[in-house]
Amino acid sequence: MGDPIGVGGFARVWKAKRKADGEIVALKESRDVSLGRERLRREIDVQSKLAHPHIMPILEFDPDSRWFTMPLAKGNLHELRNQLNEEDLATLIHVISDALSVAHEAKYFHRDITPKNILALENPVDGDLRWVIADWGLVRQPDSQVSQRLTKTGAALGTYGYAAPETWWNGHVATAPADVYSLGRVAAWFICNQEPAGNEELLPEGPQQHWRAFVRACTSREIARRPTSMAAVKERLDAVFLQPSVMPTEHMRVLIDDFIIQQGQDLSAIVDLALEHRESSLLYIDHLARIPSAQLEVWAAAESTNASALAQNMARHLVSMDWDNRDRDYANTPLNFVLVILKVLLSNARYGLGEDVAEEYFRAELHWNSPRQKIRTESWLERLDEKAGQAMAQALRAAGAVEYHHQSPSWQPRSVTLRTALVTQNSS
Ligand SMILES: Nc1ncnc2c1ncn2[C@@H]1O[C@H](COP(=O)(O)OP(=O)(O)OP(=O)(O)O)[C@@H](O)[C@H]1O
Repeated sequence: MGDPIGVGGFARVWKAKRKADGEIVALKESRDVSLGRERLRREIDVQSKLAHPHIMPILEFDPDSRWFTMPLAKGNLHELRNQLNEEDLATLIHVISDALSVAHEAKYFHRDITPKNILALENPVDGDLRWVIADWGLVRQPDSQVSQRLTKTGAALGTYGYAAPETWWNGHVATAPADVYSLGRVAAWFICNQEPAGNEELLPEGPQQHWRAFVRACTSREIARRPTSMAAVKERLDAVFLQPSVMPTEHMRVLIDDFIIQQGQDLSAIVDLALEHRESSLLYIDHLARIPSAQLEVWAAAESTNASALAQNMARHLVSMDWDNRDRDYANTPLNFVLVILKVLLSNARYGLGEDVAEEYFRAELHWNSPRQKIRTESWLERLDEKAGQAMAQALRAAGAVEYHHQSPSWQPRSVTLRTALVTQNSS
């Protein structure tokens, strides 16, 4: 029989000739362990159900799950790495994301995406490679179909360096974001030419810098910072190649236009770009400020620290930038961007962050002296409770904006501190 072409922890893979037509295929055979048999059963089951051009198909299988056959691959991504360039990587991520998206919709999560589990099938006519995801033995199945767990609850699954941190303690909780993480680590391994270790950050640098934001987002330790779906991974991938050729402001314009047209939910690419280009007034004032308030509110509630940083920066640009020929009324848009974030921070009791933002906001408001914005601010100040009112009174003082918001005694802010600070005692 010769040597196997591959040996894994649970199975051996052999080259075999199919009796019926002489076709050369790959035969995967479980090693003599019952867990190996169960994993093979799972692979046969899932890979037969998930028929997709980028998921390894099952050709024939043993009803007792001792073996199955599949098309013979030219090799895996690990072996073929040196023949590929970054465009090949992008194509691969694109198609693998499509395949994972179909699996995720059916509630199957692979949980072991690594360079060795992505195989290349070669088209015999033109030699083109078709990438497929193999080794679905660790897949998490829809709850109703789980027959037997392959590891104890509380045990980690996946491969060191590629498995998402949340799967380390209990692999059974891993869902779509774990596959996003592993795919990001595959990209990091490919671009940096280095094996990822544990959950140590591995980010592209120098000439490969344009991959950095993509890898950073996908491999974030915090699940909420990763792209929320495989479709969002593909959007981030498109941005990799947009970046080097366009100015950051132009890039931001495109991202914001797309976000508004598609009524998007995922702001992470936009936020990363804004955090990387804090110095660019145009990027903030002309583009970032256009994020619709409803989506901005949801994001600011989830990411208070970044929201506070963006809002402070927006307010500073409002004070320092040269307005050129812009309509003065347009200043209400970036002012309102800051106010929306400020409101969210206070309503989530983030008083410290809120105070930092408020100081910059009140300075910007004073600078612009816009009657419309003043009304908005005051009707909001009026409703604040005591704790938020105290924080805002501090910020108003620090910004030198107490006088600007002075009101007649008939104005009754709910917070006593604000009332004392803002209501002019001697007016009639
Ligand atoms: N269809 C195929 N054609 C060619 N080589 C293959 C094919 N399927 C698997 N291999 C190779 O065989 C090796 C072992 O296969 P596989 O990883 O599926 O086994 P496993 O025991 O399930 O592995 P693991 O321990 O990683 O879970 C891999 O390195 C892979 O590259």
